[in-house]
Amino acid sequence: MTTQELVGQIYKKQSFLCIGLDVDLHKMPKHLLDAKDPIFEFNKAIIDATHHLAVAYKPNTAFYEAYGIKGWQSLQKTIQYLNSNYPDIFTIADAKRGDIGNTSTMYAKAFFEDMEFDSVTVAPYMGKDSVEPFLAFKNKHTILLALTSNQGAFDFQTKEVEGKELYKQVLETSIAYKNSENLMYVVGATKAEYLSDIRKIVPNSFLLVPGVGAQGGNLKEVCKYGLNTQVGLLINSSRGIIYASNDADFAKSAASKALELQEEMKQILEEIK
Ligand SMILES: O=C(O)c1cc(=O)[nH]c(=O)n1[C@@H]1O[C@H](COP(=O)(O)O)[C@@H](O)[C@H]1O
Repeated sequence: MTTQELVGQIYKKQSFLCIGLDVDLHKMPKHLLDAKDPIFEFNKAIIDATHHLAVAYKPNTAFYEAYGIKGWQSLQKTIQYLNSNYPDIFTIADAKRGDIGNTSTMYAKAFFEDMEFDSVTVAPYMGKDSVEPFLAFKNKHTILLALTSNQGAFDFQTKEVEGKELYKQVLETSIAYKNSENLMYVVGATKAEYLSDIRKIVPNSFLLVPGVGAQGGNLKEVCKYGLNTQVGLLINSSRGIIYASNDADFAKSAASKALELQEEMKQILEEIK
């Protein structure tokens, strides 16, 4: 999917919500555990109930890898289901990859070609030759970790290197990479106060913002500093939506939570019109 198509979907649905499919067998409704593929059945129900309220879905691969080959099969079925039934949805493989060049190319093939995701999250630590292989794929997006939502972000990302915080170095350096138009960045919702500085460096880039909901990030705060002329934000919530309840009506409860966020987003989009 191109960035323009994503922006079109955001205006059409009046939503820049991304729903995180971080599926945990211990948290899903018990009746689904009897299904042949409980993870896929859970995802399918959530997607069917929420697709009109969200523009993106983000399965975090850890939640699938943890179940071995069966988990990978559930992930594959989920992306195939999304691509066949809801082709206008932007898909994110949250895998946080990145390695020497030839290895990164294989990671990129896995998520862009084999699984046909629109994007993948990538760690910038190994630098240019570890990121550029992902950027070489046309109409695919590489979402680079810039300033993450967790406490550990202060260990390295906000530390100054040659007089400038590391996350700013990541932004400034990566915009000079080949095919950098295919870059987006992760900025945690819990770090909203950094967004005006971030927007000075990457005014036009899309930002994936996780941390709203279970981690306590605030949507309005993020929008105040993070919106750009093309909206430029994908706000992710995982646990706050998909585990809204664990009874038979779990998908309906998830849709109510998603609707709350979408209504807030709609209002914000109207305000900036
Ligand atoms: O790359 C991510 O998506 C990510 C980056 C970050 O800084 N913080 C963060 O929470 N995430 C992911 O976003 C999701 C957040 O989930 P909830 O806290 O349940 O909404 C998880 O899949 C995290 O791995």
